[in-house]
Amino acid sequence: MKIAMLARNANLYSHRRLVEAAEARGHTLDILNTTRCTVNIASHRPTVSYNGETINGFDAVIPRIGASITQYGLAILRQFEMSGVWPLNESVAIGRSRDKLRSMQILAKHGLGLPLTAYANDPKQAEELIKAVNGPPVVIKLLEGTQGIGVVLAETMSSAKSVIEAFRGANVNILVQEFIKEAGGTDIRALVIGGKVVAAMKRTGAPDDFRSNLHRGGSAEVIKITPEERSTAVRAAKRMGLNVCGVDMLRSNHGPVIMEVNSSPGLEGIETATGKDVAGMIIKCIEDNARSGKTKTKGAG
Ligand SMILES: Nc1ncnc2c1ncn2[C@@H]1O[C@H](COP(=O)(O)OP(=O)(O)OP(=O)(O)O)[C@@H](O)[C@H]1O
Ligand SMILES: [Mg+2]
Ligand SMILES: [Mg+2]
Repeated sequence: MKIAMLARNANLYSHRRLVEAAEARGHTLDILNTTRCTVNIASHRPTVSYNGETINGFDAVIPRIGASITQYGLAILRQFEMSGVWPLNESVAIGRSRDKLRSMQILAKHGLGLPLTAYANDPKQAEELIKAVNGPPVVIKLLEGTQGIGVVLAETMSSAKSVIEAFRGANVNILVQEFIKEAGGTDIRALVIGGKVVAAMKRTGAPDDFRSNLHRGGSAEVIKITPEERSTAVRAAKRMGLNVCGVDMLRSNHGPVIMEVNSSPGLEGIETATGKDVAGMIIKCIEDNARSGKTKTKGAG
């Protein structure tokens, strides 16, 4: 097969591994710098150009769109879908997953466990928000944050109120969440490919941090997840419409609660912790599913 990957940095571990895995299985994988792709909307046949030349002949596209260029990257991916190229994850599904509030609304609608979460636009309602999630303490997070940046633990009413007011003053959208203390600074990342959990790891934050993100100095190890955690991850992936994703959960007193679903999960942490060939499994998922013209929405929605 001829596979394209929308990515900006060819040297990232995840991207290098996907190229390696594709080639090992007899395919070609071309990395296209997302920001150098352009769409040609005027033509009858929707096309994508790269460095000024129309590209075609790809059987599948792997979107690895950075959070800072979500809108542009999704426009390019939609154009691939419209031209009949099978996307590993669809643009519509990625769009949902990039908005934490929207994701949580979808997951809640289907009865999946979530931390108590509140959202409001008006900082005057700060106290109400904090009480709505049985705090303080509360966790306050940016709606479109990533790598743990913009996730704050506020332990008292006054600190929670000032953090909420500061974020709102800076005109950014935030969620206020129940603090799952019993998780003890540890979260679980379950990697779902094609409706199955293929690998899982436990991430523990640096000793002085409640956030377990590897980018914030956390460490990862392999973990055996419970059947309830497994089915939670699989159902979340299904409801979000993602073929490949990382489902992040906390172990709460009332069972697994989902923090978020990542549509471009990093491979380094999970492959190192579990010793599994996750990149190879992603390429296999493409082999099993990619069919020309079978792009589900074909750009709709
Ligand atoms: N409600 C909560 N209770 C306890 N700990 C939490 C809560 N929410 C987040 N955390 C901790 O903070 C970390 C970062 O939170 P979250 O994953 O929501 O942010 P992010 O910036 O989107 O990170 P990512 O890079 O994984 O996308 C989590 O991995 C978890 O360890
Ligand atoms: Mg995130
Ligand atoms: Mg996270």
